[in-house]
Amino acid sequence: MIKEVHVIMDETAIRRALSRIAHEILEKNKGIEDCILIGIRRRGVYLAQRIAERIKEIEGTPIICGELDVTAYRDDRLEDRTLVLEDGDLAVNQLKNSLGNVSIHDKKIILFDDVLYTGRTIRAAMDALMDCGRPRMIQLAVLADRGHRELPIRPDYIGKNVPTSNHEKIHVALMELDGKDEVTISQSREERNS
Ligand SMILES: O=P(O)(O)OC[C@H]1O[C@H](OP(=O)(O)OP(=O)(O)O)[C@H](O)[C@@H]1O
Ligand SMILES: O=c1cc[nH]c(=O)[nH]1
Repeated sequence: MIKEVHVIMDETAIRRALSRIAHEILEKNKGIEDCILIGIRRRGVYLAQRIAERIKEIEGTPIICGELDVTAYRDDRLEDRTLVLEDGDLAVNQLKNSLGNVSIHDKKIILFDDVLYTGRTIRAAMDALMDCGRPRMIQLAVLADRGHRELPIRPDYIGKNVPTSNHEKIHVALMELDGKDEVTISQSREERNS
């Protein structure tokens, strides 16, 4: 299948969007008191770390930044409850370790992911967080929101709204993993011609 790929955000656009989101987070939360950033593996982790660096540059104060693997909490794994419970414990422990054992209890959590689509990944992330403690609030930041939600989930911070069809796919490349910063949209030629 031949794919056509279009760049919708380049390195500069990504940098500017993340910088704007850092300012929006500070504005909405009136600073960073009681705020914790949590990136969803894998690319959400690097986005959260970049925002943490930007916030430190702006405010001069470090912000705690952790990481979460939601695989165990995905709703397509719910058939095997034992696996979910065992792997869920592991994910919760990994999250706690990444936070240096700082509790999320009564904190304002800002979740990061690269793409928001159906919302199922974020639902899984919220379940994992709730197994870890009782945050005061959960906010959501995404680099690209492509619509097509299947759950009532809405981001608080958006790098770019990207209207898409179900046949398209958004791909986020980040320097830390992919050697470049770029957001692309692809669509199969077959679908485009149909
Ligand atoms: O809103 P949703 O429908 O849950 O889609 C969004 C998720 O899809 C992608 O992850 P994916 O599971 O495709 O794995 P990847 O991170 O390896 O791309 C992306 O990184 C988001 O986490
Ligand atoms: O287009 C999409 C949909 C889900 N996850 C992605 O990374 N891209």
